[in-house]
Amino acid sequence: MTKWLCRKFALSEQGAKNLEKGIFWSVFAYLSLILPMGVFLQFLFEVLTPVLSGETVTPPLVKYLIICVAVLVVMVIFHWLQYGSIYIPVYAESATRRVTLAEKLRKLPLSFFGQRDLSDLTSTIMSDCESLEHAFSHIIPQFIGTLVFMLPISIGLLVMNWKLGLAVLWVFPVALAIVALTKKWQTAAGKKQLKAKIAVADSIQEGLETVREIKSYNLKEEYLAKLDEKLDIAEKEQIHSELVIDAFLVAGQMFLRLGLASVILIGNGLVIGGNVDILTYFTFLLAASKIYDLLSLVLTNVSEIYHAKIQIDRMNEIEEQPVLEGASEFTTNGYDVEFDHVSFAYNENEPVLKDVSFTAKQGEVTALVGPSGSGKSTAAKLAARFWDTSGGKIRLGGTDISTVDSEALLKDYAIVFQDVVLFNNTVMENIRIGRKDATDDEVIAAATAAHCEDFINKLPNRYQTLIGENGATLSGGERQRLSIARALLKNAPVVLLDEATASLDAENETQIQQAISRLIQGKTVLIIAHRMRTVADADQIIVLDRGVVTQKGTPDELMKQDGIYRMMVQLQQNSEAWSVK
Ligand SMILES: Nc1ncnc2c1ncn2[C@@H]1O[C@H](COP(=O)(O)OP(=O)(O)OP(=O)(O)O)[C@@H](O)[C@H]1O
Repeated sequence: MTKWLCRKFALSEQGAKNLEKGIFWSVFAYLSLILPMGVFLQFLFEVLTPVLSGETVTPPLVKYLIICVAVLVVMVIFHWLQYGSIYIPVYAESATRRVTLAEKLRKLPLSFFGQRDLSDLTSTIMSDCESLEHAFSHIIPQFIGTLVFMLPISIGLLVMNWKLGLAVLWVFPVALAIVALTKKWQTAAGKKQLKAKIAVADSIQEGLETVREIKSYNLKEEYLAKLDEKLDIAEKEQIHSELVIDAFLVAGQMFLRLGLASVILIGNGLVIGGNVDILTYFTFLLAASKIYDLLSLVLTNVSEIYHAKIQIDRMNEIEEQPVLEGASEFTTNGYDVEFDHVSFAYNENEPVLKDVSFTAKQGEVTALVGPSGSGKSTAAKLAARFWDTSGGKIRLGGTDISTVDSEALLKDYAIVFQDVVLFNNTVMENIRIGRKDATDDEVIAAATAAHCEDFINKLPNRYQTLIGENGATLSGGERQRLSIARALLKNAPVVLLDEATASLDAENETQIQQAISRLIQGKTVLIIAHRMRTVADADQIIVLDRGVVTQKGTPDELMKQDGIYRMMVQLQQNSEAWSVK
């Protein structure tokens, strides 16, 4: 049962056990609802029966007062136990679910993020989890609790009088079938509505991220028109989904009310025929009105469970994604990075790297050079196991990196990519990401070596200044220097540099080059640089063209060959001589 609940509702083991407990106490909480009805009926029988047969009785009020208080206490206890076993654990489970999803996302290969957009994933972690809080606290335990509660009630009614019992109960299976058998339409409408809602969130996020481009290219009207269109679709889908769900739900609930008519019809006949006494008839009328309220709730719950299932499926989809498995402990023989007949494609049948072989040796600088889109960044990212290769192997110190847990592997890598990512935290903490246990002095030493001091000193609180989301308050060059400081602090044996000096002015570039020279001593360095003079001192140059290695050798050797490298060097020399008049 626990395992089934885990699978069915994307719950942790503890969450499933809590749900079982919640269902258990819900059943008792619902069963306790019968007590007032029972006391009332008992009172009627005890007092009315003798009155109807002409006797005079004094109602035992004290006895019933005590019973009523006892019933109230029992009901409060069961509802309190139900509350404690459902609501508090549900919020704890929701927190666990969010952390589990985030953990899972952390372990997924980057290819997954290419297929799902950010707002879709944010919506799964935030709104889907929130909706499930409601489903697990207000819907599922009550649904199962009510069904279990209905069992003794139904048996009791059938035993009391099977004809009247059937008159009360026959409508429920039919009403349930109306709601249950229309699952396909309800789910389809719910999915469409969710998709339209995510498209709106996506569009708003895109608008916020590209606000500069929208303003500078005067795209406001166009952007707003598209957003308007998506909002219209979302509104339409919302109305459609509510109409579909409510149409079936209301049909089921209306059908349920037919039961009351059948009790009256059959009850009247039985009372007139003298087959049932008036009190029994009255009991059934009372039971029917109470039961139909609960059953009506069951029908609503069924629809809500269908809706929750859409969100659960979205979570399960993430949970079931294969992660990049690997050993968290591994040994290497040195830190050479070897590409052995590597091929790779982001999308099937669109190869980006084809049969790439080279070795970036420890203590040497290996430069990846080639035209835009030739696969340089892809090769660098594969070296850090951001993705797994489609063919061939990449080895670090002789160990196949596809057998190593990517987080464990990355401990040996310091990476400076073009797109620097900074966090909305202080300068100090942004650099300390390089090595979490680094002291303040070590952070400052790394920042000094990366030539960050001059701009940090100008910030209002120096190292304690908050730098805004993704370093919004810093220039491109400053952001890049911070990321170099991080890499210096990490002091890892393998260094990946992707256009590390792209946003620096000439003076800064020289200083950074000196810092980088210190950083890379004795390390395996894989550098991607578009500017040929950045790699003129490299030990080895690998030239990539459309995913294929076309040249390999020292800069001097390649300059002697009539190939892409020499052509790129010459083109850049010409462009450096070019100036705007
Ligand atoms: N995440 C991705 N999903 C799908 N295709 C991608 C992805 N990243 C890159 N590509 C494609 O792979 C090819 C190689 O890209 P890559 O960024 O590795 O080239 P590059 O040589 O580093 O280019 P540049 O010098 O312009 O940065 C390009 O055609 C690019 O469009």
